[in-house]
Amino acid sequence: MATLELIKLSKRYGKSVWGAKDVNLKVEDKEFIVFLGPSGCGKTTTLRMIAGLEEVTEGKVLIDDQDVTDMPPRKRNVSMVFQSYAVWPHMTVYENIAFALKLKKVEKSEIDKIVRDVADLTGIGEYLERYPRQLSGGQRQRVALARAIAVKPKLFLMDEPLSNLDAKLRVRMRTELKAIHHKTEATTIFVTHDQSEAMSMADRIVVMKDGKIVQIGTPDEVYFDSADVFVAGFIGTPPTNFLEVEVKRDKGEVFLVHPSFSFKLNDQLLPYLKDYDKGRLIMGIRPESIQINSGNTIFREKVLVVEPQGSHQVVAIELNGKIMKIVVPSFPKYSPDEIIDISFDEKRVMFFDIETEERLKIENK
Ligand SMILES: Nc1ncnc2c1ncn2[C@@H]1O[C@H](COP(=O)(O)OP(=O)(O)OP(=O)(O)O)[C@@H](O)[C@H]1O
Repeated sequence: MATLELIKLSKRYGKSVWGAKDVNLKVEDKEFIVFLGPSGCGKTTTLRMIAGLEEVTEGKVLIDDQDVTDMPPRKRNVSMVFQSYAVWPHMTVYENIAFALKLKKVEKSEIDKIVRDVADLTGIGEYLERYPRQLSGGQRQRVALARAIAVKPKLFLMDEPLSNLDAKLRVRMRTELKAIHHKTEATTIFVTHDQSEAMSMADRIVVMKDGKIVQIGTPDEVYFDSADVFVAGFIGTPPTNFLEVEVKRDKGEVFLVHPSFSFKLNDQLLPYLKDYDKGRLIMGIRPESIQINSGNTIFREKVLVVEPQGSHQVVAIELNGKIMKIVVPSFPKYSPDEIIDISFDEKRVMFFDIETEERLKIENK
């Protein structure tokens, strides 16, 4: 069990490409942390610096308060699981799991116990005598996982470990991985570009963009309290709807004016704009925070298309040339060309600075 601390951790490739820049993070013992972001944002680079597989340009890595920045990987007591399972093809499942323990000169009977315990934990107990080629992708990934667990590392580092699995298995493995984490309680850093994977697994999500951390928070915090337009747009499917609006003030009242509607801010929302002195802002509204025919009309619009999803339906409208998506329960059904009344759940409307795209906050909230 371990804590991890990254202090201004940076990696420069060549003269000017920063793979990661000033990454600051404190991970508590037993936490399941997910690094999330689009391709090239620096997730793998950061993970590899933690593992010791990538030289650090600036900054520090601390495991259990010990500075390991210049320590070779094998001395750090971390285990890494990769997207490509990286199990040894010429060894049976048993031998794969036992290998690192043999190197550590663990006693044979103890090795046997550990191998069987972790194989059971990861659901591959019945395949111990098989070779990797005789296993499915999901089973092979479990072998890689079992091998990583067997050495009881201080830290688990996982780089997109589910990406090579088919969609259904990936979703099942998420649950299994969480269950395994619950039992082993090993501090884990898990890298993914899949926001729903991050949301469903993480204690806290570290959202990255262009080598930097944009937000650190629980799944609820990054979803409901997104730090900026990037996070609000990256997390959630369908994504947040963004509308550029004009800010009009009149005798203490504030209106957000869009070509299709004018939205008067209530007392709850007014404080967000107290110190905002620009003429325009970006409104963000999540698809499920928009209501249809609630009796509180902000504007009326024609339904463009409806996408039934079984558990809910996605209703799309066109607003000033942009598609706005609305998620509502499956019933009542809506159909194309139907005129609907639209309103917003005002508690859930987000405002972003038109220039910095950062979320407007209420001071001392
Ligand atoms: N060996 C390298 N030499 C030069 N630039 C590199 C090298 N490795 C990574 N980079 C650059 O560093 C940045 C971060 O890369 P990194 O692999 O950490 O991103 P990532 O978020 O893990 O992306 P992905 O999800 O595609 O794996 C990218 O701009 C990438 O092109």
